Parts: sequence; structure tokens; C-alpha cells
Amino acid sequence: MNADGRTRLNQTPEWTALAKHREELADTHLRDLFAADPARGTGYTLRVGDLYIDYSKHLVTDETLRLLRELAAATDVFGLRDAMFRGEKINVTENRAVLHTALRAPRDAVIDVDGENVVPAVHAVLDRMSDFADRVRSGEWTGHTGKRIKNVINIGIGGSDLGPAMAYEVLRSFTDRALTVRFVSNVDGADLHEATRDLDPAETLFIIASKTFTTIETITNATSARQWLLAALGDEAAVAKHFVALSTNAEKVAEFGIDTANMFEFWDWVGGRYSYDSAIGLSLMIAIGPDRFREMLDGFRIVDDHFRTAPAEANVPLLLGLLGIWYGNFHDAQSHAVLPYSHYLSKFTAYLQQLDMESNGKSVARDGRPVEWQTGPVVWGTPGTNGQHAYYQLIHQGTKLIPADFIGFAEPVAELSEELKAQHDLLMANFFAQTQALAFGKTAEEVRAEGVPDELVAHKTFQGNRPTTTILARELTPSVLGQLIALYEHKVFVQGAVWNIDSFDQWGVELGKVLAKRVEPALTEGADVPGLDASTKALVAAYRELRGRS
Ligand SMILES: O=P(O)(O)OC[C@H]1O[C@](O)(CO)[C@@H](O)[C@@H]1O
Repeated sequence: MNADGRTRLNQTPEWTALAKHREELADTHLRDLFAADPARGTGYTLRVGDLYIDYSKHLVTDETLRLLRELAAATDVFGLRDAMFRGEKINVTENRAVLHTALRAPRDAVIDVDGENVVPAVHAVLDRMSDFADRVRSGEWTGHTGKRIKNVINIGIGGSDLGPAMAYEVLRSFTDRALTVRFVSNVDGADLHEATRDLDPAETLFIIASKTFTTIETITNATSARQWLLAALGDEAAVAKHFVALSTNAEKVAEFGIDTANMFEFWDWVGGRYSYDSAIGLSLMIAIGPDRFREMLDGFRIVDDHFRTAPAEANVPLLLGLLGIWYGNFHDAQSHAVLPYSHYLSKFTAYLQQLDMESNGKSVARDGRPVEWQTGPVVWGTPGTNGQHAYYQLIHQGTKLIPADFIGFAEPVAELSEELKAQHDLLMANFFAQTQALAFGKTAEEVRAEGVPDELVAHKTFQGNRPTTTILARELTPSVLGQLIALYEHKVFVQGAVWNIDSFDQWGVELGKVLAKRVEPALTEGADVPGLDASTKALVAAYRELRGRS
């Protein structure tokens, strides 16, 4: 038993039953499963909102899915889900509610945290953001010298960067093309340099995005941005027209020198990696306009409602979470690939890396005891067609099992020329061909029948049996983006709930931050930093020598 009264996951009968079932299926190939059930291609599909989900190419039977759902029931995934939606403090190590779902709740919803309904505050901030975004977009909000704002630079890192940066890329064809929108995250000065070098400070608005407003990378970049602005405009008063803040920490925002009247608030019950539909999305809202931002929120809500109400057999986030558990815990899969067949989704997987790996990269259970089971996978991937010519070889014929999500759209983006739209069928032909090849492979007999010489048959054989989920939507819209993100948010939730870990803290990033602060004086002043290990000490000495400092 755990301290929280739960039987340890790997000692539950449901876990043992899955392990046994896995052995029974060891010799079953996807070819067998499809041969045994001609309706599998349509039967193993679900819909949520505008998303068509095909999970037929997974190494599962009805019995597998039943056993996985029993594991979810035994670990009370839906109980924890309801607690999350109710605003209970399920982030146990930080004693916080987890309420990103309140960010897209309708105006009349009531969600209490510590006895207070948070929904009116959410909508008040959304309304302020909308007003501000409209003023920037229309040119009513000008810079200090009266020039129109033409450039928006979001300075933030992690959850204060990846979400809006990803969504801006995804929805680029919906953006105001007259605006230049850039994202600076890296404390490497090159990032800010490249983002500002061709811009006029008088036309540039900086959005400083930081939940805590203490993150050193962001504060350092924001300070440099202010110097860049003031070097050109020479008047401290210019900051008020060129800097706004997105944060939970009004005190630190004021300390930095941004008027809190120019601050857009969010709350400690919004995790950084779950925050781009909060005030953190301001740069995106300026780019696409408030209406499209709200369409995106509607998309999130469609999947929230589905996750909250759909029965286990039809619940897509539950299914996707459980499939990941099937491979990670019962097939030793170490990673999960996300492979979008859309150029606009080029930053999608990078965003999911934080969402998934910062949430579920944990090795102690909620009761503080070490887990004895695998938790979150390594999430990776890039747009599919490029990946085909790079790392797909390993997915097809390597020794590792890599479950993958394929995401594609029936329609090309509306603004493409007819000629470029005509390329879409080729893109999607690749999309469908890849999951077929991964699932069914090519047998030695089929290779031989093509007249391939004996010595090459093994090389040209594809084992197949590589599992994939296909997620297909008609077109890439703000709503569909919201649906996709909520789908992955809740999938990550399901897995954390089964593994009994706290998916909403991130203590693992702290040590490096503390050490960086300690090491810096060793680099700059040659200070003798206590506690530096021999390797790091030698590296610091080499660095100083290379910089001519010793
Ligand atoms: O928004 P903040 O407070 O600057 O934090 C940025 C990021 O840093 C982290 O705390 C750790 O990397 C993330 O969880 C967060 O998204």
C-alpha cells in the first residue's frame, strides 16, 4: 500500500493481468489482427470534435483495451480528473489546484478555488487582452514617439515561450502579416540580437512573459531589451509604451519597472506548460486577433468536455494515455514520436516535449516513494516528410520500438496558391503510406517475389508491427489547434494519474538553476566556488583560458 492508500501500481492485479496478456500477444502481428477482423480499420476509430482518431494500427485487441481500462479504473483516473476539474489541489507537492481547464471555461461557469469563483477573473483578463490586442492591431496603441507598433517580441522561456511560439507558427496563415512577431527565449545574447537587429525600437513592443518573473534568462533578456530601447529613445518614460508583462507576480513586475497597469495576470493554478491559453498567449492574440484566439479556446473546451464526460470506451485522451502505458510499461518502449504532416506544426513537438516530459519525467510517486515502473517517455519528432529522409530508417528497421502519432489535415491551408495546394495530395500520400509500411512491413517472401537477390532479402525486409495513431482533421484552424493541445494535455494527465506521480510540479529543473548561479562567479571573476567537482573545475579553467581570463 502507498501512504495515500493505493496499492503500488505494479502489484495490482490489473497490472499483472496486463503483463500476462502481453506475453500471450507476443507472437501476434498487426497483419494477423487485421486479417482476423476485416472491420478493424473502421472499428478501431474514434472522433472528438473535428479530430478523427485511428488506433487500429496498434498492437492491441479488445481484450487489451479492456485490461487497460481496468487499470485506469483501479488507479481512479476519472476520480482524479474530476478532482482536477473541480479545482482541488491535486498538485500535491506545491499544494496547488490545477485549473488550466478554467482558462477556457464559459463565462457562466463556476469553478471555485479556496472558496472563490475564478471564472470571472479569467474572462476579465481575456477582455483586457482583447482590448489591448485590438489597440495594437489597429494602430491605436502607439510607441513612445507616436509611431505605430509593427513588431512584437515575446521574451519568455519554457511555458512562457513554447506555447505562443508554437501556436504562432501553427496559425501563421491566420496572422496579421503586417506585424512582425518574434520569440526570444535563450539567454544566449545571440537570440535577442537576431530578433532585434533589423527592427526600429520606436515600432517595437516587448511582451515580458514569466509566471514567476524571477526566471534569470527572461529577466536578463528583458533588461537587455530595455537597454536596447532606451539607447534609441533615450527616455525612461518610453518603457510604459513598449513593455507589457504577463505574470502572476505583480510585485516583481513593478520592481522590474513595468507599470502593473500594463500587466496581464494569471494565477498559480495555471502551470507554466499549461499556460499559453492564459495571458501568456497575448503575443498570439495580437497576431491572430481576439476572435480567433477565442475560437482556439472553444476548441480546447470541446476536448475538455469530451474528456470530462465521454465514457471510458470512447474517451480519446484516456485511450491515447493508456496506449502509451501499454508500450512504455509492457513493451519497454522508451520514446514516443510525434510526426506532424504539416509545415505549420514545425514547433508542435518541441511544445509537447515540455508538456509531456516536464509533467511526467518523475521517478517518485505522489507519496514520495520511488516508482518501480517506467514513467514518461522521451518525446521527439519533426514534421514527417523531413523525418522520412532522416530518422525514419530507425523507426522502420531499427531495434527499438517507437510508437508514433501521425497528424495530418485533409485540406491544405487556404492561402496557398492553387499550384502549391496541388502538392497536398503528395504530402498526404506519404502520410498514409508511412503508417501502412510501419504496420504491415514487407515480408521476405514479398521481397523475394520482386526478384531481389538472396543476399539482399534480409536487408530489404520490413518486419512491420510498428504501432501508430493517426490523427486526421479536415483543416488546421484555431479551434483544431485548441483541440489538439487539450487532447495531449489530458493524455499526459491520464498517464500521470495511472503512474501515481505529480504531473504538475517540476522540481527537476531546480538543481541546474541553482548551480548555474553558483558557477557564474567562477567564470567571470575566477572565484573559487566551493563544491565544484574536479571535472567542472577543469572545464571552468579551460573556459577562462580560452577567453583570455586566466
Ligand atoms: O514563466 P516562468 O516563471 O519564467 O518560468 C518559465 C519556465 O521555467 C520552468 O519553471 C522550469 O523550466 C517551467 O516550468 C516554466 O514554464
